[in-house]
Amino acid sequence: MTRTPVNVTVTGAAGQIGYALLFRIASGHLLGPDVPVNLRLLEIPQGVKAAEGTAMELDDCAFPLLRGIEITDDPNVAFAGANVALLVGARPRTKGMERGDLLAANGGIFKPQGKAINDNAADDIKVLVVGNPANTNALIAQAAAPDVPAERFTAMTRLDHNRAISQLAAKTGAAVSDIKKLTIWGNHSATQYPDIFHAEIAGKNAAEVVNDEAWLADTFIPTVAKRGAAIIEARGASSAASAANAAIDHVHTWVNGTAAGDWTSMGIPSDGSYGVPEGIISSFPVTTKDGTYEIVQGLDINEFSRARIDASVKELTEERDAVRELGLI
Ligand SMILES: NC(=O)C1=CN([C@@H]2O[C@H](COP(=O)(O)OP(=O)(O)OC[C@H]3O[C@@H](n4cnc5c(N)ncnc54)[C@H](O)[C@@H]3O)[C@@H](O)[C@H]2O)C=CC1
Ligand SMILES: O=C([O-])CC(=O)C(=O)O
Repeated sequence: MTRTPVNVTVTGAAGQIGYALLFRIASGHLLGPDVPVNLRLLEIPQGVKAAEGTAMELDDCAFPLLRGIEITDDPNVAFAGANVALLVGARPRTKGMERGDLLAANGGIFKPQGKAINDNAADDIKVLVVGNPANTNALIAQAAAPDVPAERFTAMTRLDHNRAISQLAAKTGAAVSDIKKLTIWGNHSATQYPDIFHAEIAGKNAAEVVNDEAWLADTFIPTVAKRGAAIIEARGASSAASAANAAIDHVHTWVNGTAAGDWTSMGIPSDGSYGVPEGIISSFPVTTKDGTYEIVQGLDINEFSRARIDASVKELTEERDAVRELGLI
């Protein structure tokens, strides 16, 4: 095992998702079973002690791939030489908080972190934003990092993608592994659009297998889109292990590639494909190879899908306009 360790920075390391995520990164699930890692954990000063506790537990696992752990409250230290950055820490919406307040509070986190990535990260940095509102937080960080290629900033819709596959498998009795080419379009929010019109179940068109537009419109789409709220209602806390799992999946797929005959969903800066305004960070169907991704082109978008993609994209453009007005991008 002579490979140079990959530097992985995790923000919000002492939070719920951080606790579910760090052990899987250290055991090789993020990058592969033969890739050593250095962990850099960024927390706010009040979170540093808890992050130190998690680091003690990481030590106690004696993971062969874990070469070092550094804990800091300084973004410039946390992102120094970072190859992969998972931006999990964010300001949650609290009672009475307006959307503008939420965007402003998160701008105060993601703008300086974007600048610290710009100034300190490795040339091959790949960024995944998990902290909500993930798409627009990714846009804020990307705008603050003009020296980093814009496409390296991505937002997580893989949890939505995985949720949609699971719901479709339950409806049709298919195995999860038989479901391919599902797409999440738009924002990681209640407006997201999980699209099965191009999906396949054991090689057959998923929409034809389901053959039930009422189920699609009234059950499947709202169940996937509101799953985060349903988990909060049931668990009394937001999705953590499943969110961490999706973050692992997102980066693993980005680095290691999609399988032939399949694609995944990632929030990425739009290049204008499918009528999504250039620059906003929206979820698309993508294939990945050798650490890069490409939007799947040439899909026929029916009326049912078009209206739903447009609605989610409209929300994203409104978020972009709001953060522009706040001077965050
Ligand atoms: N994109 C997605 O699919 C999902 C996103 N999320 C989002 O992920 C985020 C984190 O969730 P949890 O871990 O459950 O929250 P949490 O509240 O348990 O942990 C957040 C951690 O971030 C830290 N933090 C806050 N500001 C920071 C900063 N400026 N720098 C470094 N650390 C900072 C806090 O001290 C805390 O330890 C939330 O915004 C949540 O809404 C959650 C589930 C799914
Ligand atoms: O709203 C939240 O914090 C949780 C979330 O994003 C999800 O579970 O999809």
